[in-house]
Amino acid sequence: MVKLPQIIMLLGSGELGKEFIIAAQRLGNRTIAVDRYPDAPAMQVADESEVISMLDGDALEAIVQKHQPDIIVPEIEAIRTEKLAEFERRGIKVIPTAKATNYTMNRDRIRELAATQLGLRTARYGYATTLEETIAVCQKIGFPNVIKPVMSSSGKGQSIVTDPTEIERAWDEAIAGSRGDTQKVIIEEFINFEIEITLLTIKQWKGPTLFCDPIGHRQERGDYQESWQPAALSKSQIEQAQMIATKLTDSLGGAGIFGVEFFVTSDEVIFSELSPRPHDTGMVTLISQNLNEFELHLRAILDLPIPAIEQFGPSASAVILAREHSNSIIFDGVDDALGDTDVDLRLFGKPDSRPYRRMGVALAKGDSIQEARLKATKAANLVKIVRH
Ligand SMILES: Nc1ncnc2c1ncn2[C@@H]1O[C@H](COP(=O)(O)OP(=O)(O)OP(=O)(O)O)[C@@H](O)[C@H]1O
Ligand SMILES: NCC(=O)N[C@@H]1O[C@H](COP(=O)([O-])[O-])[C@@H](O)[C@H]1O
Ligand SMILES: [Mg+2]
Repeated sequence: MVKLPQIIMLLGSGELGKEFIIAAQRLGNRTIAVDRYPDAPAMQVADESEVISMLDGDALEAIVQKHQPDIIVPEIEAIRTEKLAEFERRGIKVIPTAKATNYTMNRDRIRELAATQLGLRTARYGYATTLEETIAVCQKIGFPNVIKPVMSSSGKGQSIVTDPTEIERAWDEAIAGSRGDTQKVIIEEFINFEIEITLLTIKQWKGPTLFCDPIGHRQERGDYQESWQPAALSKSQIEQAQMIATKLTDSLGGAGIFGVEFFVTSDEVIFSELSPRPHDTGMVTLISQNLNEFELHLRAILDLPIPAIEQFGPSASAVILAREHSNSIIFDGVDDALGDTDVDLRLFGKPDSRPYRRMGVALAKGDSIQEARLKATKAANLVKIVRH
């Protein structure tokens, strides 16, 4: 028997956390939203909030002592994951598992699990901790390649390197964009994919692993710009992706939704990386499914049934990005954007902006993927972030 309410502590309180808290609140749970800055999106809808550095083990200990959560739900990667392992040993549920948060915080750990332990196809890769090593690995991998810090997300510190003259700049950017003090980069073969997708994979405590229809997406600067569902994949490509996602999520264990990212070429489905939590490109499910990725995450975590995942047809999302630094955010054009049928918006309520910070997302349904993408992009472009 599942007993509600549960006390749920969310570590990371951005746009993804906000929708998760809304789902948790709707089923009557008690929620605590945590992030490094006050008034973060999820804090605006949670019962309580805490502002701490989630990389600080003592600060995590203090808020866990104070709130005594039943469940800890990580929403970002940058968390002191050793501390999560300790909480797990003490009987608090860490979603999906402390191991999964540790593996995915470090690109090298999840890559070793996928490529070495499970033998899955990934881009060819190597690691380096100095500029000299980076040059040597680039020679081995060839050009173009992609250089990324092992610890970063949303494309931070990532560059495509087309020839040897660009290596030094890419190394400098990777080190500058690296989270924490690790000076380690991964150099990956550039995959010239036809499409890249996220396969939302729902791992349940008891029931079978479930999948959403694949989500196609387009990225710029390593960050998502638009996504759509269903992505046009063959039956065999979907089966390959599902098989790979099952192997990975079985190995990480626990319960919850995972965003498993793939590059799809004409003859291969290549694993890229995964998030053990809702995925930014999965925001399209806010309009495209009967249960969105946040509700699915919650149901899986709470061991509630997921009788059916219904997909409503061609749907898309497009991001609304800030252009400049500001701490007084005013959106203009919302009325124009919402004038179309089957168009919706989420404006996240982030208290300040910086160039390229994601401030909102437009959602749309259409008769075709092309129409849904056009509608979402049009709505996103109609929303302007203006000066006070
Ligand atoms: N080896 C590669 N070949 C081709 N494109 C790549 C490669 N690696 C990364 N990219 C491009 O850069 C994007 C971001 O890369 P990746 O997902 O590894 O970064 P990230 O920082 O973890 O992003 P996020 O946290 O938003 O998922 C990919 O979605 C893809 O478009
Ligand atoms: N690709 C990961 C991702 O999309 N994460 C989402 O962005 C927020 C951080 O946004 P911010 O940098 O604008 O604070 C995170 O809290 C999460 O919701
Ligand atoms: Mg990614």
